[in-house]
This record gives sequence, C-alpha cells and structure tokens, in this order.
Amino acid sequence: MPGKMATAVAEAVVARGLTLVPVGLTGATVEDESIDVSGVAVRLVRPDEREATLSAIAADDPATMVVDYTHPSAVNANVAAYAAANLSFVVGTTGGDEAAMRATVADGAASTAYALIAPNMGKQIVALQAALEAAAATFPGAFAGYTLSVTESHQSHKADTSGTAKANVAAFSALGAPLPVDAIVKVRVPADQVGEMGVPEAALSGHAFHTYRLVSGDGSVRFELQHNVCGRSVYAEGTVDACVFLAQRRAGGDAVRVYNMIDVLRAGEMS
Ligand SMILES: NC(=O)C1=CN([C@@H]2O[C@H](COP(=O)(O)OP(=O)(O)OC[C@H]3O[C@@H](n4cnc5c(N)ncnc54)[C@H](OP(=O)(O)O)[C@@H]3O)[C@@H](O)[C@H]2O)C=CC1
Ligand SMILES: O=C(O)C1=N[C@H](C(=O)O)C[C@H](O)C1
Repeated sequence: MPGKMATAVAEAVVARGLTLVPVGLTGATVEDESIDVSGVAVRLVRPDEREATLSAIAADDPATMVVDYTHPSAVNANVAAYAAANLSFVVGTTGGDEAAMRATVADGAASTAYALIAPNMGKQIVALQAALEAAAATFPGAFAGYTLSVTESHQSHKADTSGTAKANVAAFSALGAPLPVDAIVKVRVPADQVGEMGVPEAALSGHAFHTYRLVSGDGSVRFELQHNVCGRSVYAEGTVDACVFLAQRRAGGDAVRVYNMIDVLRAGEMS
C-alpha cells in the first residue's frame, strides 16, 4: 500500500463488513507512516520490517489472509515471507515466478500456509479464461492454421506484459493458434491508448483493454474477442471472494493448498 489495487481491495474488505488488519506492506521509498482506508488508519511497513510484522500478525491470528498487489520485482520475496510466517496469501501481482510461489506451499514444504494465485480476479474475465481453457481441452487444434495477434493496453506504469493475456495465449496455443509471449503488443503510451484502443481519458491511470484476433490462413475468416475494463473494482471484489474462499479451505484443512480463481468460480463462491 498505497498501491492502487491494494487500496481498492482494502476498501472492498471494509465495505463487505470483514475485518481489515490495519497493516500494509509498502515500498522502500514510501515516507508516509500510515494511510486512511475507509476510516481505518493502516500502518505502512517497509520491506526491512516485513518478516517481524508478519510473524506478529500470525501470532495474533494465524487465520489472517494476506493479499499481495505489488510489483514483479517484489512479489516472490514477499510470498517467501508470507509462507515462512505460515500466513495464507492471495496473489494478484503479475510478472513474478509463479512456480516458485507455488513451491513455498507445495507438498513437502515447511509452511502450513494456503495460497491462491491468479493473473485476473474479475469474475467475468475468469469465466472467459475458464471457457477458453475448456475449449482448448475439448477441441484441441480447432484453430490450427489461424494466426493469433494480441494487443493489451494498461496504465503507463505497468511493468510487465499482461498476465491475463499470457494465460489466454496459452489456451489459444492449445487451440492451435500459438503466439510467443514477446509478440503480445503492449500499449503503454496514453495518446495511443486513447487513439488506438479507445480508452476513455478518465481511465488512463487504471484500465485493462485486451483484444485477441484470430485470422484464418486465407484471410477469409476472422474472430475478435475483447475484454475492456476501466478502474479496479471488479478485481477488488474478486480478491475479497478469493480471501473468503481460501480462509474456508484453510479452516476445513483441505488437502489442496494452492488454488486459482477458476477454482473459486467453479465452487460458486464469486459474488
Ligand atoms: N490479478 C488481478 O486481477 C490484477 C492484477 N494486477 C497486478 O497487481 C500489481 C499491482 O498493480 P497496481 O496496484 O495497479 O500497481 P501500483 O503501482 O499502483 O501499486 C504497487 C504498489 O506496490 C508497492 N511495492 C513495491 N515494492 C514493494 C514491496 N517490496 N513490498 C510492498 N509493496 C511494494 C509499490 O510501492 P512504490 O510505488 O513505492 O514502489 C506500490 O505502492 C501489478 O502486477 C498488476 O499487474 C492489477 C490489477 C488486477
Ligand atoms: O495491471 C493491471 O491493471 C492489470 N493486471 C493484470 C494482468 O496483468 O493481466 C490483470 C488486469 O489486466 C489488470
């Protein structure tokens, strides 16, 4: 905190009537000591105080869920610290090493934490992602011979290529239309976002516009799929659903300890 997603999730937690633990991890250069979230004073904790703070939170209530919306360069060290403190965690941050995150709570790992990791928490986008995965499993190669192109536009400070786009490209690849991740076109210049992608000016600081195009070999057939989101609320609501879902799995001692948002959707636990 006070990152945009972390703050939006904290606000959604309060709005749902859940308890917001008034502590937020922050970047090393942030000078404020606390921020106000819907009337709750949230203490900001720098990376050098992270381990001690997480241990104290776990000692106070081991059922606390941690939410990570940080930066690709920060998320893996954060996750290692959550796991070491045995605090269960929901990761929305994209661009990290997901395999390494999963390993912190995999069978045989020392941690007793549960984890949910997903590149997109928006219910309808998760449903689209699940539908593409199901199509790929049911009709592998159905789009063989088609050429895929993908364009994604996000606020100019986004560090990485869209994690959602990467996940959907994997499904399109199984459908027969592969695309290397580095061929995904990233639009980060505000003038292009407005002019080429149709992003409203008011959403330049927070938007996610994705377009997937599939064209047949002879150019006679063309598909286009878009999901265009302005703002953050759809992800914040999904993240709170994820926390509730994960808390229930943890409380029930479920044998599976790593989940994604498709698991939450399948369970019928997205509001
Ligand atoms: N899964 C999903 O549905 C969604 C995922 N995302 C992803 O979430 C991430 C965050 O996005 P967003 O909120 O827009 O980005 P912001 O840049 O607004 O926020 C990121 C925050 O993380 C802070 N930070 C950096 N390093 C650390 C650290 N070591 N410990 C704690 N905090 C740290 C930054 O602080 P500082 O500025 O001081 O560096 C900043 O406050 C991105 O990876 C984005 O792709 C976003 C939306 C939805
Ligand atoms: O940075 C964002 O804003 C978003 N990031 C996620 C991604 O990388 O796919 C999800 C959504 O696109 C918003």
